[in-house]
Amino acid sequence: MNHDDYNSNLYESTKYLLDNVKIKPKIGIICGTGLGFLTDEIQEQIIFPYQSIPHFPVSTTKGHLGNLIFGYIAGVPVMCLQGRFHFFEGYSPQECVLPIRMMKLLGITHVLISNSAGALNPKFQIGNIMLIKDHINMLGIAGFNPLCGPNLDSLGPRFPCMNEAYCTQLIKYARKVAEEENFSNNICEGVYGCVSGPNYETAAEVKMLRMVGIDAVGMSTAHEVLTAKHCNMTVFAFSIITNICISNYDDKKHPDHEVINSIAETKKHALRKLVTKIVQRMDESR
Ligand SMILES: O=P(O)(O)O[C@H]1O[C@H](CO)[C@@H](O)[C@H]1O
Ligand SMILES: Nc1nc2[nH]cnc2c(=O)[nH]1
Repeated sequence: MNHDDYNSNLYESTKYLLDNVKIKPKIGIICGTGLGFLTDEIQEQIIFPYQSIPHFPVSTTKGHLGNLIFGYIAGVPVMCLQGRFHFFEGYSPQECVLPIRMMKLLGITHVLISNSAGALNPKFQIGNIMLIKDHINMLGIAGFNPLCGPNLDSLGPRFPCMNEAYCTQLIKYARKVAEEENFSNNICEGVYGCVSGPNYETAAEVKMLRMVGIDAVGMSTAHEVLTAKHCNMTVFAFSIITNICISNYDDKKHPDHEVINSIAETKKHALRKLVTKIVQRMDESR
């Protein structure tokens, strides 16, 4: 898609929402694989199936329900993507991040991004919640970066900084919440690695990703964070650890999307609590 078409689609999709919903969201949320239940926290829901929004992509991945939901979490107006778009689905990085740019145009200042990821760090266990402190964007390094192409000057600078991409204060606050709510045993912190997928990693790739400093790997999030930071939004992100990546040739286990899709549900209580508290905190800090 050329730059002008992309831009006019972005503004038309946003206008459609502005014309059809009265809530003015302040916080944007993205639900990763198996995390659609986070929308249970949203009161007074107004639901737009993705196919009802002009120019909006559709979710094709199991565990991504494909609804854009407006409403309130603990009284704070939010916009939530119940499912995201991935590069492996055939979308360009720019298409994957269209909703982030719409969030900015709708007045959103903070985003909360979630995903399911495989553990590379040997200390991590299935069901852990990894607070993301940084990322290594393998897709971006390979040239698939949503900020490539003519810069959208009205949204942000040509050369944005990424040295504090993930808000350290919100990470600290998430640890406090976990302490207070008795799930700090499930919390870890680390670097997320984004690959294109859709295949899971070979044993040699697992070793390489671990060696470069990635703690958990998935196929999303980094391009969303780059785009959110490009337009000066504050980011908090976490991974639910759904599987242990396999680097031993004798290990006959294998990652399975059905299983991956079911893991977040087992930490539903903690995750819903975390999201509610972070949304409240984001609202207070605006
Ligand atoms: O990153 P999310 O959307 O949570 O999904 C993760 O889970 C899927 C693989 O099972 C991939 O899409 C990977 O990126
Ligand atoms: N690339 C990748 N994505 C995932 N998403 C959930 N688990 C995994 C994994 O092991 N590898």
